[in-house]
Amino acid sequence: MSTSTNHQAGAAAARSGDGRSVSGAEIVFDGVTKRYTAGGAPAVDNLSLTVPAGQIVMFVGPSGCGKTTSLKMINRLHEPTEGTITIDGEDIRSKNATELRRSVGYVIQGGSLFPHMSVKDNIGLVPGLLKWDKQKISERADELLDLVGLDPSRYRDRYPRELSGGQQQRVGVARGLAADPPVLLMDEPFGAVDPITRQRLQDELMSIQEELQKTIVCVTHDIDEAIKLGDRILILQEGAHVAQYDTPESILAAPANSFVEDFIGADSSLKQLSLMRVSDLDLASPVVATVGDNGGDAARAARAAGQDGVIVLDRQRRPAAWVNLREAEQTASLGETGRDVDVIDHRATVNDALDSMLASSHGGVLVTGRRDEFVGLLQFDTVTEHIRSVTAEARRANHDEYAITTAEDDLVETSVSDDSGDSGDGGDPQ
Ligand SMILES: Nc1ncnc2c1ncn2[C@@H]1O[C@H](COP(=O)(O)OP(=O)(O)OP(=O)(O)O)[C@@H](O)[C@H]1O
Repeated sequence: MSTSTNHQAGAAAARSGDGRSVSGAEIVFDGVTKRYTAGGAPAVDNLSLTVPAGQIVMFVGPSGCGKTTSLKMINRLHEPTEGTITIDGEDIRSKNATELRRSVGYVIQGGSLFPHMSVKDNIGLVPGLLKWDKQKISERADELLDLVGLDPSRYRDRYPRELSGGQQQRVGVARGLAADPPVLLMDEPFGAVDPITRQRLQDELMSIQEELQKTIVCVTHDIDEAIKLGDRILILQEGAHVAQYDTPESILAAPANSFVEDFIGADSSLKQLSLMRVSDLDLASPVVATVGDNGGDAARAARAAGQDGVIVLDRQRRPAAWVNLREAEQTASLGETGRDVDVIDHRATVNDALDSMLASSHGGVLVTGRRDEFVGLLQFDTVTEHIRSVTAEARRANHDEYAITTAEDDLVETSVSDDSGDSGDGGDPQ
Protein backbone atom coordinates (compact mmCIF):
# COMPACT_ATOMS: atom_id res chain seq x y z
CA MET A 1 0.00 0.00 0.00
CA SER A 2 1.05 3.60 -0.35
CA THR A 3 2.92 4.99 2.61
CA SER A 4 1.11 7.80 4.34
CA THR A 5 -0.19 9.48 1.24
CA ASN A 6 -3.83 10.03 2.09
CA HIS A 7 -3.58 11.52 5.55
CA GLN A 8 -6.60 12.38 7.56
CA ALA A 9 -6.93 16.14 7.84
CA GLY A 10 -5.18 17.33 10.98
CA ALA A 11 -2.41 14.77 10.86
CA ALA A 12 1.06 16.14 11.26
CA ALA A 13 2.89 15.17 8.09
CA ALA A 14 6.36 15.63 9.50
CA ARG A 15 9.65 13.86 8.90
CA SER A 16 11.10 11.50 11.44
CA GLY A 17 14.81 11.56 12.32
CA ASP A 18 15.55 8.90 9.71
CA GLY A 19 13.77 10.83 6.97
CA ARG A 20 10.56 8.78 6.84
CA SER A 21 7.26 10.54 6.62
CA VAL A 22 5.39 10.69 9.95
CA SER A 23 1.62 10.55 9.63
CA GLY A 24 0.97 10.53 13.38
CA ALA A 25 -0.01 13.53 15.48
CA GLU A 26 1.33 14.69 18.85
CA ILE A 27 -0.97 14.12 21.83
CA VAL A 28 -0.62 16.35 24.90
CA PHE A 29 -2.28 15.81 28.30
CA ASP A 30 -2.21 18.99 30.36
CA GLY A 31 -3.22 18.68 34.01
CA VAL A 32 -5.84 16.04 33.25
CA THR A 33 -7.96 14.75 36.12
CA LYS A 34 -10.82 12.26 35.97
CA ARG A 35 -13.20 11.65 38.85
CA TYR A 36 -15.95 9.13 38.27
CA THR A 37 -17.85 10.36 41.34
CA ALA A 38 -17.96 13.92 42.59
CA GLY A 39 -15.70 14.26 45.60
CA GLY A 40 -14.36 10.69 45.16
CA ALA A 41 -10.70 9.77 44.70
CA PRO A 42 -9.59 10.60 41.17
CA ALA A 43 -8.97 7.68 38.80
CA VAL A 44 -6.54 10.02 37.02
CA ASP A 45 -5.00 12.79 39.04
CA ASN A 46 -3.45 15.78 37.28
CA LEU A 47 -1.73 13.88 34.47
CA SER A 48 0.55 15.90 32.19
CA LEU A 49 2.23 14.08 29.35
CA THR A 50 3.37 14.46 25.76
CA VAL A 51 3.09 11.55 23.34
CA PRO A 52 5.37 12.45 20.42
CA ALA A 53 4.03 12.20 16.86
CA GLY A 54 4.83 8.92 15.13
CA GLN A 55 5.85 7.02 18.26
CA ILE A 56 4.45 4.03 20.13
CA VAL A 57 3.90 4.80 23.80
CA MET A 58 2.99 1.91 26.08
CA PHE A 59 0.92 2.56 29.22
CA VAL A 60 1.70 0.07 31.98
CA GLY A 61 1.02 -0.13 35.70
CA PRO A 62 -0.88 -2.16 38.29
CA SER A 63 -4.55 -2.96 37.88
CA GLY A 64 -6.79 0.02 38.57
CA CYS A 65 -4.04 2.64 38.26
CA GLY A 66 -5.90 4.53 35.52
CA LYS A 67 -4.39 3.27 32.24
CA THR A 68 -7.66 2.62 30.43
CA THR A 69 -9.29 5.75 31.78
CA SER A 70 -6.36 7.81 30.46
CA LEU A 71 -6.58 6.09 27.07
CA LYS A 72 -10.34 6.50 26.76
CA MET A 73 -10.13 10.20 27.44
CA ILE A 74 -8.13 10.60 24.20
CA ASN A 75 -11.15 9.61 22.08
CA ARG A 76 -13.67 11.03 24.55
CA LEU A 77 -15.14 7.71 25.58
CA HIS A 78 -14.55 9.33 28.97
CA GLU A 79 -14.49 13.09 29.50
CA PRO A 80 -11.85 14.64 31.77
CA THR A 81 -13.16 16.37 34.89
CA GLU A 82 -10.35 18.92 34.63
CA GLY A 83 -7.50 19.73 32.25
CA THR A 84 -7.17 19.53 28.48
CA ILE A 85 -6.02 17.03 25.89
CA THR A 86 -4.84 18.21 22.49
CA ILE A 87 -4.17 16.23 19.32
CA ASP A 88 -1.90 17.98 16.88
CA GLY A 89 -2.33 21.17 18.92
CA GLU A 90 -6.12 21.10 18.74
CA ASP A 91 -8.26 20.72 21.88
CA ILE A 92 -10.20 17.47 21.42
CA ARG A 93 -13.35 19.20 22.69
CA SER A 94 -13.32 21.45 19.62
CA LYS A 95 -14.80 18.56 17.60
CA ASN A 96 -17.89 16.62 18.53
CA ALA A 97 -17.09 13.22 20.03
CA THR A 98 -18.36 11.18 17.07
CA GLU A 99 -16.35 13.21 14.58
CA LEU A 100 -13.26 12.86 16.77
CA ARG A 101 -13.64 9.06 17.01
CA ARG A 102 -13.61 8.75 13.24
CA SER A 103 -10.12 10.23 13.20
CA VAL A 104 -8.79 8.18 16.10
CA GLY A 105 -8.46 4.44 15.49
CA TYR A 106 -9.44 2.21 18.41
CA VAL A 107 -8.47 -1.43 18.79
CA ILE A 108 -9.44 -3.55 21.77
CA GLN A 109 -8.89 -7.10 22.92
CA GLY A 110 -10.32 -9.71 20.58
CA GLY A 111 -10.89 -7.18 17.79
CA SER A 112 -14.55 -6.65 18.88
CA LEU A 113 -15.80 -7.31 15.37
CA PHE A 114 -19.50 -7.19 14.54
CA PRO A 115 -20.48 -10.85 14.16
CA HIS A 116 -23.18 -10.29 11.54
CA MET A 117 -20.87 -8.31 9.24
CA SER A 118 -18.26 -9.72 6.86
CA VAL A 119 -14.57 -8.96 7.34
CA LYS A 120 -14.74 -6.43 4.49
CA ASP A 121 -17.75 -4.66 6.01
CA ASN A 122 -16.18 -4.61 9.47
CA ILE A 123 -13.07 -2.93 8.05
CA GLY A 124 -15.13 -0.55 5.94
CA LEU A 125 -17.25 0.64 8.84
CA VAL A 126 -15.62 4.03 9.48
CA PRO A 127 -14.85 4.79 5.81
CA GLY A 128 -18.56 4.06 5.18
CA LEU A 129 -19.57 6.56 7.86
CA LEU A 130 -17.17 9.03 6.23
CA LYS A 131 -19.11 8.45 2.97
CA TRP A 132 -16.24 7.03 0.94
CA ASP A 133 -17.50 5.45 -2.27
CA LYS A 134 -17.99 1.67 -2.35
CA GLN A 135 -15.13 0.96 -4.71
CA LYS A 136 -12.65 2.93 -2.58
CA ILE A 137 -13.82 1.17 0.61
CA SER A 138 -13.44 -2.20 -1.03
CA GLU A 139 -9.92 -1.40 -2.25
CA ARG A 140 -9.00 -0.05 1.16
CA ALA A 141 -10.23 -3.24 2.87
CA ASP A 142 -8.09 -5.39 0.56
CA GLU A 143 -5.07 -3.14 1.04
CA LEU A 144 -5.39 -3.40 4.83
CA LEU A 145 -5.96 -7.16 4.83
CA ASP A 146 -2.75 -7.45 2.87
CA LEU A 147 -1.00 -5.15 5.35
CA VAL A 148 -2.03 -7.26 8.36
CA GLY A 149 -0.98 -10.48 6.63
CA LEU A 150 -4.36 -11.90 5.53
CA ASP A 151 -4.92 -12.84 1.90
CA PRO A 152 -7.84 -10.60 0.78
CA SER A 153 -9.26 -13.14 -1.66
CA ARG A 154 -9.56 -15.74 1.13
CA TYR A 155 -10.73 -13.57 3.99
CA ARG A 156 -12.67 -10.53 2.77
CA ASP A 157 -16.05 -12.27 2.63
CA ARG A 158 -15.71 -14.38 5.77
CA TYR A 159 -17.58 -13.70 8.98
CA PRO A 160 -15.78 -13.25 12.32
CA ARG A 161 -16.87 -16.71 13.55
CA GLU A 162 -14.94 -18.21 10.60
CA LEU A 163 -11.67 -16.69 11.82
CA SER A 164 -9.19 -17.73 14.51
CA GLY A 165 -8.61 -15.43 17.49
CA GLY A 166 -5.38 -14.11 15.97
CA GLN A 167 -7.07 -13.46 12.62
CA GLN A 168 -9.92 -11.61 14.33
CA GLN A 169 -7.36 -9.48 16.11
CA ARG A 170 -5.63 -8.71 12.79
CA VAL A 171 -8.95 -7.62 11.29
CA GLY A 172 -9.47 -5.47 14.41
CA VAL A 173 -6.15 -3.73 13.71
CA ALA A 174 -7.10 -3.31 10.03
CA ARG A 175 -10.42 -1.75 11.09
CA GLY A 176 -8.60 0.64 13.45
CA LEU A 177 -6.42 1.80 10.56
CA ALA A 178 -9.17 1.94 7.93
CA ALA A 179 -9.67 5.68 7.65
CA ASP A 180 -5.93 6.29 7.99
CA PRO A 181 -6.21 8.04 11.36
CA PRO A 182 -3.13 9.83 12.70
CA VAL A 183 -3.71 8.28 16.12
CA LEU A 184 -4.34 4.65 17.01
CA LEU A 185 -5.42 3.68 20.52
CA MET A 186 -5.01 0.07 21.58
CA ASP A 187 -6.28 -1.45 24.83
CA GLU A 188 -4.68 -4.81 25.62
CA PRO A 189 -4.87 -5.62 21.90
CA PHE A 190 -3.06 -8.94 22.07
CA GLY A 191 -4.29 -10.08 25.46
CA ALA A 192 -6.63 -12.81 24.22
CA VAL A 193 -4.33 -14.87 21.98
CA ASP A 194 -1.75 -17.59 22.56
CA PRO A 195 1.93 -16.61 23.04
CA ILE A 196 3.12 -17.50 19.51
CA THR A 197 0.24 -15.65 17.82
CA ARG A 198 0.83 -12.79 20.21
CA GLN A 199 4.47 -12.59 19.15
CA ARG A 200 3.51 -12.60 15.45
CA LEU A 201 0.91 -9.88 15.98
CA GLN A 202 3.45 -7.77 17.84
CA ASP A 203 5.96 -8.22 15.00
CA GLU A 204 3.30 -7.28 12.47
CA LEU A 205 2.39 -4.18 14.42
CA MET A 206 6.04 -3.14 14.42
CA SER A 207 6.40 -3.60 10.69
CA ILE A 208 3.11 -1.78 10.03
CA GLN A 209 4.36 1.05 12.22
CA GLU A 210 7.65 1.15 10.34
CA GLU A 211 5.61 1.81 7.24
CA LEU A 212 2.88 4.10 8.61
CA GLN A 213 4.50 5.99 11.50
CA LYS A 214 1.24 6.55 13.40
CA THR A 215 1.05 7.81 16.94
CA ILE A 216 0.09 4.69 18.87
CA VAL A 217 -0.94 4.63 22.51
CA CYS A 218 -1.22 1.10 23.81
CA VAL A 219 -2.32 -0.17 27.22
CA THR A 220 -0.79 -3.44 28.34
CA HIS A 221 -0.29 -5.31 31.58
CA ASP A 222 2.76 -7.06 30.12
CA ILE A 223 6.06 -5.27 30.75
CA ASP A 224 7.87 -7.46 28.18
CA GLU A 225 5.37 -6.37 25.53
CA ALA A 226 5.93 -2.76 26.58
CA ILE A 227 9.72 -3.16 26.29
CA LYS A 228 9.39 -4.80 22.90
CA LEU A 229 6.90 -2.45 21.26
CA GLY A 230 7.37 0.88 22.98
CA ASP A 231 9.46 3.78 21.76
CA ARG A 232 8.63 5.05 25.23
CA ILE A 233 6.98 3.45 28.25
CA LEU A 234 4.75 5.25 30.73
CA ILE A 235 4.76 3.48 34.10
CA LEU A 236 1.82 4.61 36.20
CA GLN A 237 1.00 4.31 39.88
CA GLU A 238 -2.47 4.59 41.41
CA GLY A 239 -4.29 7.74 40.29
CA ALA A 240 -2.22 7.68 37.06
CA HIS A 241 0.70 9.28 38.87
CA VAL A 242 3.73 8.99 36.61
CA ALA A 243 6.38 6.72 38.17
CA GLN A 244 8.62 6.96 35.08
CA TYR A 245 8.22 7.95 31.44
CA ASP A 246 11.17 7.12 29.28
CA THR A 247 12.61 4.81 26.65
CA PRO A 248 12.75 1.09 27.49
CA GLU A 249 16.56 1.27 27.47
CA SER A 250 16.64 4.08 30.05
CA ILE A 251 14.02 2.46 32.27
CA LEU A 252 15.90 -0.83 32.34
CA ALA A 253 19.25 0.85 32.86
CA ALA A 254 18.06 3.30 35.51
CA PRO A 255 14.68 2.60 37.13
CA ALA A 256 13.50 5.86 38.74
CA ASN A 257 12.54 4.32 42.09
CA SER A 258 11.81 1.08 43.90
CA PHE A 259 8.24 0.97 42.52
CA VAL A 260 9.62 0.87 38.96
CA GLU A 261 12.30 -1.60 39.98
CA ASP A 262 9.66 -3.96 41.39
CA PHE A 263 7.44 -3.44 38.40
CA ILE A 264 10.02 -4.30 35.74
CA GLY A 265 11.07 -7.38 37.71
CA ALA A 266 14.26 -8.77 39.10
CA ASP A 267 16.07 -10.06 36.02
CA SER A 268 16.36 -6.78 34.17
CA SER A 269 19.74 -7.78 32.73
CA LEU A 270 17.99 -10.69 31.00
CA LYS A 271 15.27 -8.29 29.86
CA GLN A 272 18.01 -6.55 27.88
CA LEU A 273 17.57 -9.48 25.48
CA SER A 274 14.10 -8.13 24.77
CA LEU A 275 15.69 -4.88 23.64
CA MET A 276 18.06 -6.45 21.14
CA ARG A 277 16.43 -6.92 17.73
CA VAL A 278 17.12 -9.62 15.22
CA SER A 279 18.26 -6.88 12.82
CA ASP A 280 21.04 -5.97 15.31
CA LEU A 281 22.65 -9.39 14.85
CA ASP A 282 24.77 -10.62 11.95
CA LEU A 283 22.59 -12.40 9.43
CA ALA A 284 23.99 -14.96 7.02
CA SER A 285 23.30 -14.55 3.28
CA PRO A 286 22.63 -18.08 2.08
CA VAL A 287 22.18 -19.17 -1.52
CA VAL A 288 18.48 -19.01 -2.39
CA ALA A 289 16.33 -20.46 -5.16
CA THR A 290 13.13 -19.16 -6.69
CA VAL A 291 9.84 -21.01 -7.08
CA GLY A 292 10.03 -22.93 -10.38
CA ASP A 293 13.83 -23.43 -10.30
CA ASN A 294 15.23 -26.88 -10.89
CA GLY A 295 15.66 -28.64 -7.53
CA GLY A 296 18.85 -30.49 -8.52
CA ASP A 297 20.63 -27.29 -9.57
CA ALA A 298 19.48 -25.52 -6.41
CA ALA A 299 20.65 -28.41 -4.20
CA ARG A 300 24.08 -28.42 -5.87
CA ALA A 301 24.47 -24.68 -5.32
CA ALA A 302 23.34 -24.97 -1.70
CA ARG A 303 25.67 -27.91 -1.02
CA ALA A 304 28.62 -26.02 -2.55
CA ALA A 305 27.84 -23.13 -0.16
CA GLY A 306 27.88 -25.54 2.80
CA GLN A 307 24.12 -25.37 3.44
CA ASP A 308 21.99 -28.30 4.57
CA GLY A 309 18.85 -27.11 2.80
CA VAL A 310 17.48 -25.07 -0.07
CA ILE A 311 15.65 -21.86 0.72
CA VAL A 312 12.97 -21.18 -1.87
CA LEU A 313 11.54 -17.68 -2.35
CA ASP A 314 8.42 -16.71 -4.26
CA ARG A 315 8.38 -14.04 -6.99
CA GLN A 316 7.98 -11.32 -4.34
CA ARG A 317 11.08 -12.69 -2.57
CA ARG A 318 9.00 -14.02 0.33
CA PRO A 319 10.11 -17.34 1.84
CA ALA A 320 7.98 -20.07 0.26
CA ALA A 321 9.75 -23.26 1.32
CA TRP A 322 12.84 -24.56 3.06
CA VAL A 323 13.58 -28.10 1.89
CA ASN A 324 16.40 -30.48 2.71
CA LEU A 325 18.95 -31.27 -0.02
CA ARG A 326 17.69 -34.77 -0.78
CA GLU A 327 14.12 -33.58 -1.14
CA ALA A 328 15.28 -30.76 -3.43
CA GLU A 329 17.29 -33.15 -5.62
CA GLN A 330 14.13 -35.14 -6.33
CA THR A 331 12.13 -32.11 -7.38
CA ALA A 332 12.16 -30.92 -11.00
CA SER A 333 10.49 -27.62 -10.27
CA LEU A 334 10.68 -26.18 -6.77
CA GLY A 335 7.35 -25.07 -5.37
CA GLU A 336 5.75 -24.13 -2.14
CA THR A 337 5.73 -27.09 0.23
CA GLY A 338 2.60 -25.98 2.00
CA ARG A 339 4.39 -26.53 5.31
CA ASP A 340 4.99 -23.57 7.58
CA VAL A 341 8.41 -22.05 6.94
CA ASP A 342 10.22 -20.89 10.07
CA VAL A 343 10.34 -17.13 9.61
CA ILE A 344 10.72 -14.21 11.93
CA ASP A 345 10.43 -10.49 11.38
CA HIS A 346 13.69 -8.49 11.51
CA ARG A 347 12.17 -6.29 14.25
CA ALA A 348 11.48 -9.30 16.50
CA THR A 349 13.51 -9.57 19.67
CA VAL A 350 16.36 -11.99 20.18
CA ASN A 351 14.18 -13.73 22.78
CA ASP A 352 11.49 -14.32 20.15
CA ALA A 353 14.10 -15.58 17.68
CA LEU A 354 15.32 -18.07 20.20
CA ASP A 355 11.79 -19.40 20.75
CA SER A 356 11.27 -19.82 16.99
CA MET A 357 14.61 -21.55 16.54
CA LEU A 358 13.91 -24.07 19.24
CA ALA A 359 10.88 -25.12 17.22
CA SER A 360 12.81 -25.21 13.92
CA SER A 361 14.45 -28.25 12.37
CA HIS A 362 17.07 -26.20 10.49
CA GLY A 363 19.22 -24.76 13.31
CA GLY A 364 18.17 -21.32 12.26
CA VAL A 365 15.32 -19.15 11.20
CA LEU A 366 14.65 -17.12 8.04
CA VAL A 367 14.41 -13.39 8.67
CA THR A 368 11.98 -11.21 6.78
CA GLY A 369 11.77 -7.45 6.39
CA ARG A 370 9.26 -5.11 4.82
CA ARG A 371 6.41 -6.82 3.05
CA ASP A 372 7.70 -10.15 4.36
CA GLU A 373 10.67 -10.09 1.96
CA PHE A 374 13.57 -12.37 2.82
CA VAL A 375 16.54 -10.49 4.28
CA GLY A 376 18.80 -13.25 5.63
CA LEU A 377 19.28 -16.27 7.81
CA LEU A 378 19.75 -16.06 11.57
CA GLN A 379 21.78 -19.00 12.78
CA PHE A 380 21.44 -20.61 16.18
CA ASP A 381 25.16 -20.09 16.90
CA THR A 382 24.87 -16.35 16.29
CA VAL A 383 22.15 -16.11 18.93
CA THR A 384 23.88 -18.28 21.52
CA GLU A 385 27.10 -16.32 20.97
CA HIS A 386 25.19 -13.10 21.52
CA ILE A 387 23.53 -14.39 24.70
CA ARG A 388 26.92 -15.51 25.98
CA SER A 389 28.37 -12.04 25.42
CA VAL A 390 25.37 -10.30 27.07
CA THR A 391 25.61 -12.62 30.08
CA ALA A 392 29.37 -12.11 30.34
CA GLU A 393 28.93 -8.36 30.12
CA ALA A 394 26.25 -8.43 32.85
CA ARG A 395 28.54 -10.54 35.01
CA ARG A 396 31.45 -8.16 34.39
CA ALA A 397 29.21 -5.16 35.23
CA ASN A 398 28.06 -6.87 38.45
CA HIS A 399 31.66 -7.66 39.28
CA ASP A 400 32.72 -4.05 38.57
CA GLU A 401 29.87 -2.84 40.77
CA TYR A 402 30.96 -5.24 43.48
CA ALA A 403 34.59 -4.14 43.05
CA ILE A 404 33.60 -0.46 43.23
CA THR A 405 31.41 -1.05 46.29
CA THR A 406 34.17 -3.05 47.96
CA ALA A 407 36.72 -0.39 47.07
CA GLU A 408 34.39 2.30 48.44
CA ASP A 409 33.85 0.26 51.61
CA ASP A 410 37.61 -0.19 51.94
CA LEU A 411 38.08 3.53 51.45
CA VAL A 412 35.50 4.34 54.12
CA GLU A 413 37.00 1.78 56.47
CA THR A 414 40.52 3.10 55.83
CA SER A 415 39.50 6.71 56.33
CA VAL A 416 37.53 5.78 59.46
CA SER A 417 40.50 3.86 60.85
CA ASP A 418 42.83 6.69 59.72
CA ASP A 419 40.63 9.18 61.60
CA SER A 420 40.53 7.00 64.65
CA GLY A 421 44.29 6.46 64.29
CA ASP A 422 44.80 10.24 64.16
CA SER A 423 42.69 10.86 67.21
CA GLY A 424 44.24 7.88 68.95
CA ASP A 425 47.61 9.38 68.30
CA GLY A 426 46.44 12.59 69.82
CA GLY A 427 46.02 14.47 66.52
CA ASP A 428 48.60 16.24 64.45
CA PRO A 429 52.05 15.53 65.82
CA GLN A 430 53.01 19.10 65.24
N1 LIG B 1 -16.91 3.58 34.60
C1 LIG B 1 -16.36 3.68 35.80
N2 LIG B 1 -17.08 4.13 36.86
C2 LIG B 1 -16.51 4.25 38.08
N3 LIG B 1 -15.23 3.96 38.34
C3 LIG B 1 -14.47 3.51 37.34
C4 LIG B 1 -15.00 3.34 36.02
N4 LIG B 1 -14.01 2.87 35.23
C5 LIG B 1 -12.92 2.75 36.01
N5 LIG B 1 -13.20 3.12 37.28
C6 LIG B 1 -12.24 3.15 38.39
O1 LIG B 1 -11.17 4.01 38.05
C7 LIG B 1 -9.91 3.47 38.46
C8 LIG B 1 -9.01 3.31 37.26
O2 LIG B 1 -9.57 2.32 36.39
P1 LIG B 1 -8.93 1.95 34.98
O3 LIG B 1 -9.85 0.99 34.31
O4 LIG B 1 -8.59 3.19 34.27
O5 LIG B 1 -7.59 1.25 35.46
P2 LIG B 1 -6.59 0.32 34.65
O6 LIG B 1 -5.21 0.74 35.09
O7 LIG B 1 -6.88 0.37 33.22
O8 LIG B 1 -6.93 -1.09 35.27
P3 LIG B 1 -6.83 -2.59 34.63
O9 LIG B 1 -5.38 -2.86 34.38
O10 LIG B 1 -7.38 -3.45 35.74
O11 LIG B 1 -7.68 -2.60 33.40
C9 LIG B 1 -10.23 2.16 39.16
O12 LIG B 1 -10.26 2.38 40.55
C10 LIG B 1 -11.60 1.79 38.63
O13 LIG B 1 -12.33 1.06 39.58
